[in-house]
Amino acid sequence: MRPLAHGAAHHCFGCGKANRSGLRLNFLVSDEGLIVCRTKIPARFEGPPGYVHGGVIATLLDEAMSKANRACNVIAMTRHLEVDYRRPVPLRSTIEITARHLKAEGRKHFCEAEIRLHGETLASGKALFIAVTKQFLLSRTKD
Ligand SMILES: CCCCCCCCCCCCCC(=O)SCCNC(=O)CCNC(=O)[C@H](O)C(C)(C)COP(=O)(O)OP(=O)(O)OC[C@H]1O[C@@H](n2cnc3c(N)ncnc32)[C@H](O)[C@@H]1OP(=O)(O)O
Repeated sequence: MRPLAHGAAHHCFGCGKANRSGLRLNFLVSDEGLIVCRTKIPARFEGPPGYVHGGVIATLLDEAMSKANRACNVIAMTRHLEVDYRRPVPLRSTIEITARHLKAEGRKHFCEAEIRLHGETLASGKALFIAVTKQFLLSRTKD
């Protein structure tokens, strides 16, 4: 596994190092394109007492899948996201998020992701991403 160089914005809520309120996730990638992130989710992202908020769980899955696209050199935005909340995800425990790119059909990219704790799958997701141009992605940025 090696660190994934993904070029995402520094203020990204999921992975931006400059976003002090965000999740600041770090991702690894295998030679086969499997994305892995091991992280502890801080208490400020609480939903049910002691557990991660469901919207944050969706973010973790979405973020990991978007990195699976980046590992394929694809710049894409989420068009459709499905989440299976199988078990609550505890705060402050080292969870493992994995994701992979499954297939492409033209601009459509299909990915899947899971969140595990001690080998048990707590949540899983699937998403459709649509490839966009760099110009489209950056059209609202200011320098
Ligand atoms: C600068 C370089 C550095 C790189 C940094 C990288 C960072 C990357 C950032 C990562 C951010 C992280 C991730 C985030 O958080 S991204 C943030 C959350 N996502 C968004 O905000 C995206 C909002 N949506 C849009 O802007 C548009 O919809 C986009 C641009 C994505 C596509 O609009 P466009 O008008 O082009 O396309 P379309 O909407 O007609 O749809 C396209 C196709 O999809 C088909 N379809 C739809 N639904 C389904 C379905 N359920 N099952 C199967 N198919 C479905 C549909 O029929 C159509 O098919 P076809 O008719 O064409 O065959």
